[in-house]
Amino acid sequence: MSIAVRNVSKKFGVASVLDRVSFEAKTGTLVALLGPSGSGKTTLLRIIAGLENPDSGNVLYQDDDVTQSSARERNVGFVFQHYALFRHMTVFENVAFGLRVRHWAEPRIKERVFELLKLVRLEDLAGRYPSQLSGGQKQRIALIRALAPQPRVILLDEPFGALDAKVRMELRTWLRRFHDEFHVTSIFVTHDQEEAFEVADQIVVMNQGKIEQTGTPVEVFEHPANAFVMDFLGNVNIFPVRLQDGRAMLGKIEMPLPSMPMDDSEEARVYIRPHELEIDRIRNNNTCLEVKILHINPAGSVVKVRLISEEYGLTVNVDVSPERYAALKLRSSDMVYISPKKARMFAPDYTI
Ligand SMILES: Nc1ncnc2c1ncn2[C@@H]1O[C@H](COP(=O)(O)OP(=O)(O)OP(=O)(O)O)[C@@H](O)[C@H]1O
Repeated sequence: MSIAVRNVSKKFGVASVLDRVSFEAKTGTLVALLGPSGSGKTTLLRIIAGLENPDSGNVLYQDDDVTQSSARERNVGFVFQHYALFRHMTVFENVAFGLRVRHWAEPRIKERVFELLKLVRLEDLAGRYPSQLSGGQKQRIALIRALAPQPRVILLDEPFGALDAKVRMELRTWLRRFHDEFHVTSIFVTHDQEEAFEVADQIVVMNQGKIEQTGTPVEVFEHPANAFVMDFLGNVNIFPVRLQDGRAMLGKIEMPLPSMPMDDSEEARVYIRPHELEIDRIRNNNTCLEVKILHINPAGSVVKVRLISEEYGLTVNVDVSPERYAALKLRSSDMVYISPKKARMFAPDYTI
């Protein structure tokens, strides 16, 4: 079942929290609402769930306008950051809860609960209480509890926010697996771009109550609509440039821009991601900038090199492959050259 949000606005007092927000989650997709703290993600999720009323606009489940329907009538499953398992109930009873409310017959309840417990490999813990589970186990139970009554939609609010990095990774894999297995349309809130990229089919990037961009992870990462999206989705180097005759110049160095979104003006900024810069020992073309290596972090799948251009007073981050790092024999304090493979500039209504 698809979910559409049309022109939804919401104020708390005089503060506008959502401003004419529209997007669609297609049937069976997993959509991430991604944005910084306070951007309105939770409020939007609560409006989709029926836990909050919008001041204007509509929420549609498939072709039904559910804006006036209660959360219960919408038949959605929820998973929140803080487990929200019933403390006085066993794992079995927690998962069974939504089925009892819907008057499922006892044998069917048992079958369904154990089917789901097996799926998350926690069938041996059916008799335990939440206080006897780890954080990751609690969240797996919260996930299957939400899925148990076969909801049309699953809504998750920072579901893995309180867990450590390794457990978060594991649970992301579970979430994706569940999603693929049950084909439930799912919307989840996160401020973690890595999490969104790893599990979502579509990403809705939010900022100050507005949607900045909607697209697949590749679309928003490779083709950010503006400087905010570019900066929010990963590290970025910002180069102050002068615009002259349709070219962006850092001193005598021309930036490789595919198109110029701005007319000539005195100053502008060019955005380049760390993996879009190359390091060389020798100057090889006119887009090379001489820099000194400040710091090298070789731990991880890419080597992170921090450099400084003393001429322009600019600090620059570059990611290189371990092979390239070894071939160049880079060391702190070495003088090297960097050149951009790709650069972007945005129309000036966004500033970071
Ligand atoms: N019930 C409320 N009453 C008044 N203001 C609220 C209420 N709920 C949220 N807000 C305000 O609305 C804004 C958006 O909050 P919201 O929780 O939707 O953002 P968020 O993007 O989910 O943030 P976070 O990632 O920190 O949870 C914030 O400024 C918040 O203080």
